[in-house]
Amino acid sequence: MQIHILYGTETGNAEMLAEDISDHLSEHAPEVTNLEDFDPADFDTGTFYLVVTSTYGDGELPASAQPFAEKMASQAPDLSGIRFAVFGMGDSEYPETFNFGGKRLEEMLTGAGAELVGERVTHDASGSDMADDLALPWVDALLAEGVA
Ligand SMILES: Cc1cc2nc3c(=O)[nH]c(=O)nc-3n(C[C@H](O)[C@H](O)[C@H](O)COP(=O)(O)O)c2cc1C
Repeated sequence: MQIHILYGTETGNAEMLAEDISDHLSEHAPEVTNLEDFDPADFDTGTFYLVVTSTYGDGELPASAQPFAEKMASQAPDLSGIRFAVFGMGDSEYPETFNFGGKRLEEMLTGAGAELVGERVTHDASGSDMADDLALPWVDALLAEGVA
């Protein structure tokens, strides 16, 4: 099964992490796409999706994920059969909206019928873990479960 990493970013952290995950999974030759360049019509049931996104504004999606959210709203696709996992990036300095970006994407995709695999991970920019230190074991665990 193909792996496709979709990222949403404002200042590049999620993009860097997506690239690091891609390098880590090089044996699987994953595709990496900025959400602003991804159309919901391109979701494919033969692919497992790793969604990496930050949070901006007042708990909003980052700029590069917003065109995708608009397409999801206008197209209302049926995503049954699509499986995905979410790695959210945020900062506990924003306690009211901590990691809402990942939460919003999770709800958007499950609301369209896609299946979330595992629990959404919430990285905290003010915490002690580097994003890679959480994300690489996360993808290893997903692969060990046989997602792809
Ligand atoms: C102006 C601004 C607003 C932010 N708002 C939130 C927020 O509401 N909730 C949250 O959890 N993190 C928030 N963050 C933290 C970012 O999500 C975090 O720094 C992330 O690593 C940025 O990743 P990116 O460079 O891929 O966009 C905010 C950061 C900035 C600079």
